Amino acid sequence: MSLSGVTIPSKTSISMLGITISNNLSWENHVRSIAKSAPQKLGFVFRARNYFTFSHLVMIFKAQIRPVLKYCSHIWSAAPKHILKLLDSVQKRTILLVGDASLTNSLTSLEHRRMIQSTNNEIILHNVPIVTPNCDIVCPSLSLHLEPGQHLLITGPNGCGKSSLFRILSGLWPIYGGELYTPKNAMFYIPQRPYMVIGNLRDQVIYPDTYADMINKQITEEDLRKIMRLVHLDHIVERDTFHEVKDWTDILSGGEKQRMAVARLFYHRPKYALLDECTSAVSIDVESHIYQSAIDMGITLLTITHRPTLWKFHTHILQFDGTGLWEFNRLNHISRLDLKKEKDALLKKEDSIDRTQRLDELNKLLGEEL
Ligand SMILES: Nc1ncnc2c1ncn2[C@@H]1O[C@H](COP(=O)(O)OP(=O)(O)OP(=O)(O)O)[C@@H](O)[C@H]1O
Repeated sequence: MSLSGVTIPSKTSISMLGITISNNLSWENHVRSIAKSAPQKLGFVFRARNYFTFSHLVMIFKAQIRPVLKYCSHIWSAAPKHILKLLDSVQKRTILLVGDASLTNSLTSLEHRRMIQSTNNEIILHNVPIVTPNCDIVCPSLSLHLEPGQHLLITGPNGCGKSSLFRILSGLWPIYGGELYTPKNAMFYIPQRPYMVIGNLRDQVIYPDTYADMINKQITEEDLRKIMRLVHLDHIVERDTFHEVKDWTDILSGGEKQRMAVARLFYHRPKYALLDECTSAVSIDVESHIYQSAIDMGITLLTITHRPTLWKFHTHILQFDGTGLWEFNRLNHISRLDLKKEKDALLKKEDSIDRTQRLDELNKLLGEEL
């Protein structure tokens, strides 16, 4: 192969952004290179071990070595088991080096991140911890069982792990314990700030499908037009047509980008939609139409939102308390709205005697900031 007259030599593997990709996609070279560099770092720690306490050693492992073992693991974790075992042995050596089980118990096995199994329809989490890439455990053990039609509202204070749960469910983050079962290719994650692709308006709606995929699915431009009407973006089709290539990140407003992401959801019609504050810049009436349309299409919703107007679209609630504890219940949106009204009224009544105590109770019941 040549480019402008210069021959490009063929290679069996290339390194890009810290990942070694080989031409047979075996990931063996990459995993072997991690299995070489991580023990080297561990060797330095071993030589300096007398200068540190046990908890310092664990901290150094978490900050310096475990990130090497996990970097982009969702890309290469399909490597053969016998190769991945090389990485698990690094962690086992660390546990021996630290030698204090009470400190190393929190280092859940690296093997677990590969244990996502598929179901036909349900989402099942059994004692799954929510662990961030820094190895912070935001929730030690979460268990859930969701079936199609059980629309889940997820609430809790900032930083309690709501978005992290979505990253785990969509496979972006590995799991480190328990069991996770999800239906294959059935999750569609929409973040608060969706990504616009280079291309025309049609490409924005069908992403990550190509035009050929759209034709294969027998979806027509008329179908896309209907979707755009549902998300109140038909004026953009009138203005720019489906075929004009533009810089959509710049052209569309925040609310329009969010509605475009919902148009993608309606195009793909997955079993489950993971909605992470994805309509926060959309007006409340349009947002309600969008949620109703999603339910009418048979999409089961898992929603993180701060808007009480969306509660009525959900049947269940998962409420994190911010300390790692959680509750999963059926949602009675009417009684929850009553509590919210009581809280808002109390916030205005500064002279009430029992105000602080009742506000604390209401915040706990609603799972809101204390
Ligand atoms: N990529 C990351 N690397 C390391 N830590 C992260 C990462 N993303 C999130 N965290 C940490 O994980 C914890 C949970 O974050 P998460 O985004 O899940 O919270 P949240 O409940 O969605 O919060 P909010 O309501 O503010 O959106 C936070 O302490 C956050 O700092």
